[in-house]
Amino acid sequence: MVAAKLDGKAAAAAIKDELRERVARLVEAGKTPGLATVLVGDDPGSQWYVAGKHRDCAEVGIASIRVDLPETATQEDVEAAIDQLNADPACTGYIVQLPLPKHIDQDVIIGRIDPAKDADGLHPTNLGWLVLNVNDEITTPLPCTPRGCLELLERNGVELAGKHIVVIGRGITVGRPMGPLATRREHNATVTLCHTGTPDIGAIARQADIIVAAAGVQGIVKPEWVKPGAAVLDVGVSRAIDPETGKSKVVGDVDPAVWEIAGHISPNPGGVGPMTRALLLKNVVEMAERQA
Ligand SMILES: Nc1nc2c(c(=O)[nH]1)N[C@@H](CN(C=O)c1ccc(C(=O)N[C@@H](CCC(=O)O)C(=O)O)cc1)CN2
Repeated sequence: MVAAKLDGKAAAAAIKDELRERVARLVEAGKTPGLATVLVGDDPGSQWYVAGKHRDCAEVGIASIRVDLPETATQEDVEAAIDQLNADPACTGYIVQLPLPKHIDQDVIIGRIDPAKDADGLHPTNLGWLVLNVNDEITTPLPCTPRGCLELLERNGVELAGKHIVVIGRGITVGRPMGPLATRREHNATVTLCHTGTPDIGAIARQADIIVAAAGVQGIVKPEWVKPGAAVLDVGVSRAIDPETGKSKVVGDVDPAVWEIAGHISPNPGGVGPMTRALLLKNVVEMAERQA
């Protein structure tokens, strides 16, 4: 058996098509959504991701604002940029690209974002509503990557209700928020979160109907960790030298041999990454609709 591909590019393109119409309605009503990005430093990966977010905005008609600060920016400089965006009516939502340089206190910065403009859904108030608001319709932005993972599965007919999801990795953008999101009644999954302190992750992963691999360790998910027919989302990103070209390339957490065992796999690149970007746009549109 070879796993069916969970094509993130195709699903993201469908989401963007849906959003284009909603953005047009907002623009017509004089409520043009505007996404700002705050990038501190010159990490090439972060620069690439931020550039992608601005391209995505242009594709669906969302205005975008770029705030780039040098690696030497101080905590006060970053806080001043945040205060400016909180006060700017042209900015209906924004993100601070992570990771921030080590000398910047990330928690303080995320906590300073106006929760109504928190396009990543990572502000403590929004994460708090996600935990508290188990039954009701969500009216706050949701973390983009976990939301993208669930939407990728649902759009490909992979049922979540009653399923056991094993998440590998406890980072704030993926692993931590996946539990509160996937266990909401609308999804009704059961979530186990594994991390570097978990003994024998393979024994736990083998029980999963769905594995979300977000460790950032190349090939950590081996075929013997996967129950035949399980769905596997390859979220973690590392870079490795391609032996054929000698160039650096993106590699995921899932060993290629897992394709012979799993029922569905999201490739990496081309799986969850494009969904993260599409769900960011969805958050921006939903926030602008609420603000309107
Ligand atoms: N403020 C945030 N910072 C970071 C987040 C986030 O959600 N919010 N997530 C990651 C980076 N990220 C978005 O910011 C991101 C990562 C990867 C992709 C993507 O589409 N990747 C491509 C492959 C890219 C390549 O070839 O280099 C893919 O998977 O096909 C989009 C967004 C950390 N920081």
